[in-house]
Amino acid sequence: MEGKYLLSDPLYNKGTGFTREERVKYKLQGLLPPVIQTIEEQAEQIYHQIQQKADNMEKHLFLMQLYDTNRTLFYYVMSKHISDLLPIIYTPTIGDAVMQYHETYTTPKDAVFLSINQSSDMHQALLNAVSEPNNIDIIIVTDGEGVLGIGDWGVNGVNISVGKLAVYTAASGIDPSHILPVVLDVGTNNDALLKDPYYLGNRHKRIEGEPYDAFIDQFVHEIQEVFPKALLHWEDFGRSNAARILEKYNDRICTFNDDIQGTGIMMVAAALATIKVSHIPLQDQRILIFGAGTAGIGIAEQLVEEIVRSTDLSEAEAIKQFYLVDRHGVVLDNMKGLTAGQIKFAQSYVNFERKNVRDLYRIVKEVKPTMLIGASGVSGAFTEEVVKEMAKHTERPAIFPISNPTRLAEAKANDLIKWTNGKALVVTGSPSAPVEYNGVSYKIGQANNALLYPGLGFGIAIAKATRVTANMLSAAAHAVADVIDVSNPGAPMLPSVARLNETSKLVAKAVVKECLREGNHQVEIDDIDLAINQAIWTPEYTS
Ligand SMILES: NC(=O)C1=CN([C@@H]2O[C@H](COP(=O)(O)OP(=O)(O)OC[C@H]3O[C@@H](n4cnc5c(N)ncnc54)[C@H](O)[C@@H]3O)[C@@H](O)[C@H]2O)C=CC1
Ligand SMILES: CC(=O)C(=O)O
Ligand SMILES: [Mg+2]
Repeated sequence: MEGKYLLSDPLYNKGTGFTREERVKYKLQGLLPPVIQTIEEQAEQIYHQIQQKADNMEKHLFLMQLYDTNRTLFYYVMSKHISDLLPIIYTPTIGDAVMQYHETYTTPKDAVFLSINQSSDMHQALLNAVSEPNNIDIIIVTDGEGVLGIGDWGVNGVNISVGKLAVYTAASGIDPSHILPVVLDVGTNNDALLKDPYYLGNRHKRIEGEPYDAFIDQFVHEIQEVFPKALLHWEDFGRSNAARILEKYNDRICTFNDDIQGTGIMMVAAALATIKVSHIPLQDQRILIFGAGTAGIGIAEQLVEEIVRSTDLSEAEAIKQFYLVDRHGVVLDNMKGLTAGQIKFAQSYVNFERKNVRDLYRIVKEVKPTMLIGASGVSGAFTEEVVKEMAKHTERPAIFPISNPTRLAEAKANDLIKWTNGKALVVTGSPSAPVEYNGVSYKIGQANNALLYPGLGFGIAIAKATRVTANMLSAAAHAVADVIDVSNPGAPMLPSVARLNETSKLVAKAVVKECLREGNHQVEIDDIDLAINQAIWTPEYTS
């Protein structure tokens, strides 16, 4: 590859980083400004330019333009400024990027678009997307129905696949050319998009039922054909499909659902950290989950798994510690239209019969939770009244409003600290600034599956695991929980984003170790650290 073609390949382009010799060798004379820069100089220039942008969306678009033209430099800049730039390429800004995709579209960003209306193209489409199918370690796929908490955005959801992909590499160091982002376009129920002349997806309602399932089945089959050793990562599917799809395929292929399992293990890590402070053992916790959807049920499942592993309680006993709340109040066993996950966690109608179980304040008064987790996408649901009521019954309330993006969170960190006189143990799904209160600086951990899934996926890719097992998930959760130091007042309940690389590496190591212990690997590994270090891709120019 040479000349203009070289400059237009983001994986090989170095822009002004091409040396004089390279410019001659690859016929680049005259195609670049004369200055030759080191990657460090380029990064400084890019960062300077980012700071000139008017708002975060402008910054996002600028960074993604860099992603399109020079991926090495993109990841180099990310690695230098991860805390500053993660909120730009990921939540909260990614929410706006999804919503504005059709208004800002310029390039397809190396993603694969699979349409239910051209399903016969699927095999060829996957082949067209990569030059070396054997190099692909991870496929990250969405159908755009439940993007973050913003709902159905159809083909615009491709931005969440790409955003999650960028976080994979920025966090774990997996080679960006080893991950493939995919969007499945089955239509959208978003009426505004369907009417929008600039919408770029299939202009019809979502195809559901048997044809949808057949399309998913075909997709899984084709992935197995074209990328037999790749991990399949599901992201932001709708509530009626996410758990169902995972259940169907998790015993057959190497796969995980990030919203269910990534979120679940991340919440286990945060819960264990709060217990170091509250000293309420897991088996004595009363856990109220507000929003019993994909993430809410995933969190409940993973916490139950942890309780059963670490205490004498049976699964049935552990389940009794959970109070799931959805649109109609506490999820009860006499309710109609519950999902399979909700049925498993439903409380007895008889116990709640005469109580007002709809209003969160009344529920908190009744249940006296020690942990309150928000995965509803209902902005401000954890009101001052709710939080103060909770704090009456528990000395150090653990409160986790993890809905994304920021504007949809159930509460703001600074309110939670203020309302509880600094007693609440808080993590939030999107970033929160430290809260200064009564002379203490409270650092707020970001409770986002981004802390877990990159290490999980990277570990799976290194071991070439054949399945994602409960032991691997538990090992990942503990790898994070074990390093959280809560000894200082105001310490965060999760590792900071500045330590994302370190945390991802610990997760990857724990996962590889567990794969080897379970015999769930397709490559032999003698030295796990060495295997991880050798697999880490660093954003440096090669000749
Ligand atoms: N921080 C993190 O790592 C993650 C955060 N999330 C966030 O969790 C939220 C939910 O995501 P999913 O579970 O994927 O969506 P989902 O649609 O599967 O679940 C949302 C649930 O909230 C319920 N709900 C809606 N309004 C409610 C109300 N007024 N009261 C009680 N429940 C109500 C819905 O009925 C549904 O069951 C989103 O905001 C998402 O960003 C999801 C995954 C990971
Ligand atoms: C973080 C994430 O996966 C979500 O909000 O859906
Ligand atoms: Mg998600």
